[in-house]
This record gives sequence, C-alpha cells and structure tokens, in this order.
Amino acid sequence: MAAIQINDVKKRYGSLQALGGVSFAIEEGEFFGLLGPNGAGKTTLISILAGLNRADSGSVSVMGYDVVKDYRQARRHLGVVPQELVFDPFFTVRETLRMQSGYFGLKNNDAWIDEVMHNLDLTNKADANMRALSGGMKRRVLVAQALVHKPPVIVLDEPTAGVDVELRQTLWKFIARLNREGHTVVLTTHYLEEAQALCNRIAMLRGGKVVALDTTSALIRRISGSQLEIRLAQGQLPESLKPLLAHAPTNGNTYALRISEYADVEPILATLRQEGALIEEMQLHQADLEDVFIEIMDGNK
Ligand SMILES: Nc1ncnc2c1ncn2[C@@H]1O[C@H](COP(=O)(O)OP(=O)(O)OP(=O)(O)O)[C@@H](O)[C@H]1O
Repeated sequence: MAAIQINDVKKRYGSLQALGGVSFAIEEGEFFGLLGPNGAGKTTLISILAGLNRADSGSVSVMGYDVVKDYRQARRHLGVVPQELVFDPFFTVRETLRMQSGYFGLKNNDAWIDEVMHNLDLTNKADANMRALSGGMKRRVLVAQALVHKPPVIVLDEPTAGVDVELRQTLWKFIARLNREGHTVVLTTHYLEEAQALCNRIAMLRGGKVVALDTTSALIRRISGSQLEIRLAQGQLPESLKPLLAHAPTNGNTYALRISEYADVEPILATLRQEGALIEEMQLHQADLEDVFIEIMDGNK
C-alpha cells in the first residue's frame, strides 16, 4: 500500500488551473521531495492532502484512507508542518503541544512531547509563552505540533525557509531519524541542495503538472549527465570520441565529454590509450539537482 496515493487531481481557482491532473504515489518509508517554482501548485496539493482544501476532481489517500471520505483516519495518519506560523499567543509551548495531542484524543502524551521537544531543542522553552518566542523557535513548535500524534506520514512545506543553520541541522537530524524508523517524509523546499541530500525520490511540478518524477540519483544522472573533463599532454581527441563533446574545446587540449554513468569512463580511457593520447589532468563534474531543476523548468527536457 502506498503511503500517499494521488490520482488525477485537478484544482482551479477561477480561471487559474492550479493543478492540472496530478498523479503519483509515494511509498511507505520514502523521503520524497516535491519541488517546483513559486506558484507550481505544491502548497495547493499539500492542503488537499491535509483536508484543508478540496480538489475539483481526482482523489488522494493517506495510508489507504481517502482524504475526503475517510477524513478523520487520513488526518490521524498525517502530520503536516505548514508554511505559515499560526499560534495562540497566550499558551506555552507545552500547553500548545498538549492541546494538539487532545485534538487526536491522546491523553498522557507527555513522554513523547518531551522527546519531541528535546530533539528540536525546545526543552528550555517548554514553559515560555508562544508570543515570547523568536520566529525560528515558533517554527520548531510548528514541527513539534505536526509530530505529537506520531503520524506515519510527515509532510513539511518549506520548513527551513528563512531559518538558521542550527535549526536546519537539528530539524534534519530528527526528521532523518524518524524516516529511518519507518516514517514516510514528504518535503517541499526551494533549497535544492537540501532536497538532493535528503530525498530519495523527487517529483517536480510546473504550472500544476508533474514534469519530472524519478529517484534523485536518476534525475541527476539522466537529465543533465556528467562531464569528464580531460586535458591532454600529448595527442588529440580521437575522432570516435568527438560526438561526446559537451561543447567545443575551451582551451586547445581540454575537452569536456558527456557521460551518463561511471562505466562510460573506461572505454573513453581505452580509446585515448589506443590512439596514443596522454592524459595530463582529468576531472569528473557531477551535475547537481540545481542543474537538473533549471533544465526542466526551462522546458529543455
Ligand atoms: N486561495 C487561492 N485563490 C486563488 N488563487 C490561489 C489560491 N491559492 C493559490 N492560488 C494560486 O494557485 C497557484 C498555485 O499556488 P501554490 O501556493 O499551490 O504554489 P506553490 O507551488 O506552493 O508556490 P510557492 O513555492 O510560492 O509556495 C498560484 O498561481 C497561486 O497564486
């Protein structure tokens, strides 16, 4: 069973088609990235998932529960960290988390609340009023709130926008641990380095449509490929290798050859050897997720 199943979801705001038929599944235990430029439809999709917004057509389920028909069950299996900070300013951190537990009918949840606060470095703010917290601290509470009912599926909508390095590290350490323990994690972020480091699979949305869906490594490999940069001390690039040139040689004897996997390197080296070319320097440039993202969003691939 998929942790999240999205079938042909459409959503319009007036004349704007925010989601134009989105379908994909996220398997249990995945660390999944949902990427796309501003306005691509990520938040709309997440709010439909969380039952805060209704799709015009199509269906979404969380751990097999339809987010409309089985709303309560779907909601119970999901923890969403929203983009916006909304709190009751008069409660303390602990009270806020106890109340959230209450929404899910959880009593005596203090041991887990303490553990979550500890892992998010919130323990010494437990009795502080929400209004007295800094923006970064409030964001930590937002994450804690989404986790009070130990949801098997955790969705984070740009959790690190404008937060400091320390919180990012604390947050990712904890979320990565929860993922190792079996929780499914879905992340939207504009920090592509973060997505590349954390997500095992990625969907890219543009204009309300899925324009790429693959494992992170396959996206990076297949779409932009890598380049083997070679500087020759002696000889020239053999004719048979010229079709691999990524661009015209920038500097006499330096060549950038396109490769799609590491195994492509060996025959290139063998050809050079056979043709009597001597390598002075060699480097492998791995394309990163940002290259891929730009290529896809520019509509090249
Ligand atoms: N309540 C609404 N009423 C009208 N239009 C809306 C509403 N919510 C979102 N939109 C529009 O729908 C489109 C998708 O917005 P959405 O917030 O889902 O994008 P996003 O991918 O989350 O963007 P961002 O990266 O900026 O958060 C945008 O063009 C947005 O202006």
